[in-house]
Amino acid sequence: MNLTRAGARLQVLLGHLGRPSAPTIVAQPVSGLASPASFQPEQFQYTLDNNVLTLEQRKFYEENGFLVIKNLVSDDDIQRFRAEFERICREEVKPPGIVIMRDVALTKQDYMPSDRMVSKIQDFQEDEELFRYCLLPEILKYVECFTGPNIMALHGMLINKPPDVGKKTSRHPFHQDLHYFPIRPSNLIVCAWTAMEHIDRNNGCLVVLPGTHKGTLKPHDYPKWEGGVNKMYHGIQDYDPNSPRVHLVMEKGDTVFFHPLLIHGSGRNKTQGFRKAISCHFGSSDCQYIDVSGTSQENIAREVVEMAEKKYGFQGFMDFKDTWIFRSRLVKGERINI
Ligand SMILES: CC(C)CC(=O)SCCNC(=O)CCNC(=O)[C@H](O)C(C)(C)COP(=O)(O)OP(=O)(O)OC[C@H]1O[C@@H](n2cnc3c(N)ncnc32)[C@H](O)[C@@H]1OP(=O)(O)O
Ligand SMILES: Nc1ncnc2c1ncn2[C@@H]1O[C@H](COP(=O)(O)OP(=O)(O)OP(=O)(O)O)[C@@H](O)[C@H]1O
Ligand SMILES: O=C(O)CCC(=O)C(=O)O
Ligand SMILES: [Fe+2]
Ligand SMILES: [Mg+2]
Repeated sequence: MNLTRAGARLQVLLGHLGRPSAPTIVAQPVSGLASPASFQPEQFQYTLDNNVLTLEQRKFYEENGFLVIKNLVSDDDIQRFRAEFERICREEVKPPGIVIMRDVALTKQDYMPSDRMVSKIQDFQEDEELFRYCLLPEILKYVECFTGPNIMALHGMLINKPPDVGKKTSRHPFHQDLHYFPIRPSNLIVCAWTAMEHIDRNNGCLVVLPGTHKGTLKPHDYPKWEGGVNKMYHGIQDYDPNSPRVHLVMEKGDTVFFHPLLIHGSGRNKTQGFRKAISCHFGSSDCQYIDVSGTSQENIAREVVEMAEKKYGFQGFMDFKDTWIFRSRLVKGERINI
């Protein structure tokens, strides 16, 4: 049975009150004689009751903080996202609000409108063609397992990881996406990230530290990398270098859903191709904005507000929260708080 709206609300409310959500009793596979241990009620913290995830998938996400669904997005859709990305890079269309980023190693080169100059586009919520990604029923079906039925698309990105020019600037340092979001509770936020081609360690796959979603939000800052670091690519300073890493090798259309506290990054692109992925962060509209003053998120809040003031040309009227209000769009259910 699908999670009812009231059920999701209750779960959110209980979350706000700082209580664990109601225990969910799940039938355990029983082999041979049932021992009392087989009937222990199971507590799920990071997933909601739904009939989409198998028990095995649900337990995997609970334990690891991510879940890969193979072959979820069609070749046809990926081709359309690619074509639209190229149109945007060639400046044939200029969707309002879009941010076009270059790799920091290439910023001093003369700009030519070409997809070979672009490392990432962000904030494509006003581009109806790319925003289709955030509306795909096959994506939302899984998103709902984490957010419940009232779903906001918080932030879209198409990442075009460039060939590394030798300075390792194509890497994305280990980070937790929650650092960028003044939104809670974190368990009602999830990222969907879809490989637009075969991605492995050669072209810079996602690298995750399984289970780190169970920890807290860590302080982030620019890594001290000699070759330079891209704007806003904050990283965790004190992650455990011995913590086991999983390199996510993915095929075109495969999609990983991951928790915003999961520590992840991506390695350098050692190929000559531009490695492409499309992603969106989703959150329940039952979430709340938080004030990040006095927290480790103050540094990113300041940077984002400065950037937004520059982009929209007015100063002193916006806070971190407002920059997210601008960008988020309802994709399913009702808009409640955020
Ligand atoms: C969970 C999720 C939210 C996680 C993330 O998204 S992490 C990454 C987030 N990153 C961002 O949001 C970055 C947003 N980017 C931007 O706003 C822009 O691309 C900018 C970096 C400001 C550059 O834009 P724009 O001003 O149009 O470009 P310009 O070519 O005129 O450059 C202005 C000055 O910025 C420098 N710049 C451009 N691109 C980068 C870069 N990638 N890294 C570091 N510095 C950069 C550029 O060299 C120039 O500097 P000056 O020549 O003025 O000293
Ligand atoms: N000093 C660092 N601080 C933070 N993150 C780092 C640092 N060095 C590497 N990383 C991150 O580690 C992850 C992958 O590193 P890893 O060495 O496992 O693979 P790779 O760099 O993709 O491939 P290879 O090691 O084969 O060159 C990336 O997410 C990268 O951004
Ligand atoms: O390299 C990637 O595609 C991952 C990017 C990422 O984690 C992010 O932008 O938050
Ligand atoms: Fe990330
Ligand atoms: Mg490496």
